Amino acid sequence: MIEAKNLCITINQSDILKSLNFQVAEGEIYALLGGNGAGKSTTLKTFLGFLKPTTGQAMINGRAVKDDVKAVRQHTAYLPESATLYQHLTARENIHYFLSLANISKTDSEVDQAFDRVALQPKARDRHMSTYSKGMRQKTAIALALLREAPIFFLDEPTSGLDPVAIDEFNQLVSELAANGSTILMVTHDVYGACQVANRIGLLREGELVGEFSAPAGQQIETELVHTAFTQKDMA
Ligand SMILES: Nc1ncnc2c1ncn2[C@@H]1O[C@H](COP(=O)(O)OP(=O)(O)OP(=O)(O)O)[C@@H](O)[C@H]1O
Repeated sequence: MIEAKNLCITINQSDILKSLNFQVAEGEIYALLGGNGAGKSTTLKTFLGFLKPTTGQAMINGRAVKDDVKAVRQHTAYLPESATLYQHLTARENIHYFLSLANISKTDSEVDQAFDRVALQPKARDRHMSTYSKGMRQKTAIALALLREAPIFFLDEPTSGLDPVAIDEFNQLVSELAANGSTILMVTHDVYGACQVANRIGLLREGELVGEFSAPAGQQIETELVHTAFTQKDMA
């Protein structure tokens, strides 16, 4: 579903991603874990079609992203660290607006079903987004993705700034999405958050994947691997 194949990104003669290889299967939650500057955002930007690989490929459903960015975007949902929805519109108005941009029409009752799935309180649905917490904004963004029937999710630091209850709710929602067949790539520097929700974790250091392991929910990540991932080469 999602695949990095010898993916290299070089910017101004600096190698940002160095022959990255990983795969995320349908129904899987993969966390790309790394410190500041490891290359997490660069990886996401490449899969979103904002950056072209210098060499190698970022593939979605067997197709190179750079060859058909528009088609790929139709099948993907991107949740940036702060969901970019209109503050002066209600959650429901945002949903209808963004669906109309994609030429999708849904009834209010269908929108409510999506809000039910993400557990957005009924009384909040017709309130301006400016009154929303980050957790509520994320729920709205996921409801939108569900209505767009996007099967692939890219999540950027999804739990940063969320309180523990909102983190639990978010993790549960993401797990449900995966259980229903969605494919999820998240980037984060939150080791324990990644362990709680991901099926597999890739450790990224200075643009290189230095470790990859299965992480059933709640499993503790090996301390040594974390140390490796978060320590710069010249400091190790
Ligand atoms: N346009 C650019 N020009 C030059 N260097 C860049 C550019 N974009 C990213 N980099 C460099 O690439 C490296 C990886 O950056 P990236 O933003 O992907 O890291 P990150 O893992 O997302 O970090 P953070 O957790 O701090 O957001 C950094 O050293 C960064 O300075």
